[in-house]
Amino acid sequence: MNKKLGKVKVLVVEDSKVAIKAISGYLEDIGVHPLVAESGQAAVELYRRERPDIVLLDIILPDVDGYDVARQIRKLQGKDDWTAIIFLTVMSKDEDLARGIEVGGDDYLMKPVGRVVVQAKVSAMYRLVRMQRALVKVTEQLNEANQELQRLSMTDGLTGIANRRLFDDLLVREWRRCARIGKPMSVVLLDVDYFKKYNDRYGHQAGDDCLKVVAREVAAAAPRAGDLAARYGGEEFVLVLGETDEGGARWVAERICRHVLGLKMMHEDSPHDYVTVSCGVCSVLPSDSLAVDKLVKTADKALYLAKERGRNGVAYLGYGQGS
Ligand SMILES: Nc1nc2c(ncn2[C@@H]2O[C@H](COP(=O)(O)OP(=O)(O)OP(=O)(O)O)[C@@H](O)[C@H]2O)c(=O)[nH]1
Repeated sequence: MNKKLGKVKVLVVEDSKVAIKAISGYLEDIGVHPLVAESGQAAVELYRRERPDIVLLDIILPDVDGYDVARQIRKLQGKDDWTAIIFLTVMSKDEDLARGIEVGGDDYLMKPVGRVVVQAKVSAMYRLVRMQRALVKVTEQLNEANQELQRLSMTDGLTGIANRRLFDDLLVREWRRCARIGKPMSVVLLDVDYFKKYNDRYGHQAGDDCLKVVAREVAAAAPRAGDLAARYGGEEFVLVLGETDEGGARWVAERICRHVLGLKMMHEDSPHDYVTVSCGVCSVLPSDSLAVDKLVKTADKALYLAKERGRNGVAYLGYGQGS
């Protein structure tokens, strides 16, 4: 007796007591104790309760026909409990067999069925069931791994917020969305002040920790659906603010400056005594005749201006200004 087959759940759907007895006997010889249903309705009920691995399904039943039962089973079946359906049939026309496969059958056996054929078919089908289920599991694991990879490919490794790639992606999408709905959008570029000196005095590890703290503040400033906070590179961060005009963007940027200063992270080589950030802001009403790149370039110029004005502050330039 095949040990593995002892665990197989087989449902025999058949209204002839003689056939049930014969098929059950063949199955028991290989260690399988079948479930038995004598009508289509009973078969569907048993399927729902027991989730068998294999169904041996007579086509002609006293209530509904086997095709209908197969259809109902396929509807009930979840993605990870695939069941093999083998039709038992006296019909031998090609169209009947094709119809069985079409409604969800996997194979058929001609009645009257013999011992060797039933046993061999059940063994082979169980192998298929196991392979199919293993495939579903592997596919799920692959999907999860892919999602994780996708997430990692869009996340900055140090700070855990969005990276430049995701920013590039979402910036364009937000530009198009705001253009469509006729609303302004803004970009805020932020840079940690005197960060080279911070690294030099406190070490690179402390510099990394400082960037993580600043990243949290930047992320907290972008809670709305059309907002994105990302690490732009090095000690620079960027905010995309959808449906936000100059006033709103300035407000967000000034609040970040206040919050970062309020954290009171010592920076003895800064005239402000603590870690601070500078922000460049640009807002625009997006349209086909304007370019999204120019919005970011202008915010960068505004950032330069904020640095020139003494840092720890916000500078604004209108789209295309400062060139
Ligand atoms: N610790 C750490 N330092 C970084 C990282 N990325 C960039 N830096 C450092 O950030 C510093 C940026 O220096 P600068 O571009 O001269 O700017 P700054 O010293 O902040 O001066 P201002 O921007 O003009 O206020 C460099 O020393 C980089 O090495 C990082 O991931 N971790």
